[in-house]
Amino acid sequence: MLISTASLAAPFPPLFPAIAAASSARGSLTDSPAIESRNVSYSITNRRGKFLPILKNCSISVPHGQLWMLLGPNGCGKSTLLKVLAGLLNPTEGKVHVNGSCSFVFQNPDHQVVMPTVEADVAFGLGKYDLSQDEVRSRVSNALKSVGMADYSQRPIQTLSGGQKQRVAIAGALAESCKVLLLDELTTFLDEYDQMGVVNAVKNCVAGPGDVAALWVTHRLEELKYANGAIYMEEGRIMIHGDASSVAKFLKDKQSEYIKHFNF
Ligand SMILES: Nc1ncnc2c1ncn2[C@@H]1O[C@H](COP(=O)(O)OP(=O)(O)OP(=O)(O)O)[C@@H](O)[C@H]1O
Repeated sequence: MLISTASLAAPFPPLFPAIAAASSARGSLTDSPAIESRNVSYSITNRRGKFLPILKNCSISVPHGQLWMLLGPNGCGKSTLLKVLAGLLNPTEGKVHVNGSCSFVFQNPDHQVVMPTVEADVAFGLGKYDLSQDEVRSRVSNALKSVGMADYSQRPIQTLSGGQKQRVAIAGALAESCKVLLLDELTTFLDEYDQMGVVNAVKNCVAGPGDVAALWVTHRLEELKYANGAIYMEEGRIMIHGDASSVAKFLKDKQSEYIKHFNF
């Protein structure tokens, strides 16, 4: 099952003009980015009454039709930022704009596939729309094709691997014509084969006609090579935001414990 949200606010003037220009040059649906946050901060007050800033002045922009990675050490605020973008948490300060319907896919695939078969699970979210049987069948079939699972439609969900369940969850979002995928550490517990299945499924979605944008939280730095762009965070702040090769260079030059730990 997926959490889907609609657009959260009106679009802003371009935050990163070069990225906006590149996006519109490849024929995106609109000139405004798919995902944008402006000076977003998020704080909580813990049970002892202590004020804890978690996100500090975060500004990001992800164009339509692109896959971006969100990187950073444990506890730097990646999942919190994703939840703010999904509308699951309200920012304490700043603004968020998500252009089109948005789906959040969680790390644990067992938390989001709920129906007995693949086909039934992908169709599950369509129940809230007034669609004909043919339209449901066609959407489910196209979504399963996009994630490379067309041959699995009748398979019982419990016979799938973790990566295949992730792909079914992504197909559910696509069937609902989702424009933005927010993906939280999908491949952490997957073996290399399953990891590549999920990477290819997401790449296929962003390259497809729907102009879907994906923002993917990962600790697997080798996944950067599949991304158009990346955002690296530390202690609640955005340290760098740009094309994937510039961010990869920044991380290599930085030689931080984070990079050494992940053997990048
Ligand atoms: N409800 C909460 N109460 C207290 N602290 C919180 C709460 N939510 C998040 N935090 C803290 O905020 C910080 C950021 O958490 P978040 O889960 O966003 O980090 P992350 O970068 O996704 O970490 P990881 O890579 O380990 O998943 C952490 O120190 C976390 O303990």
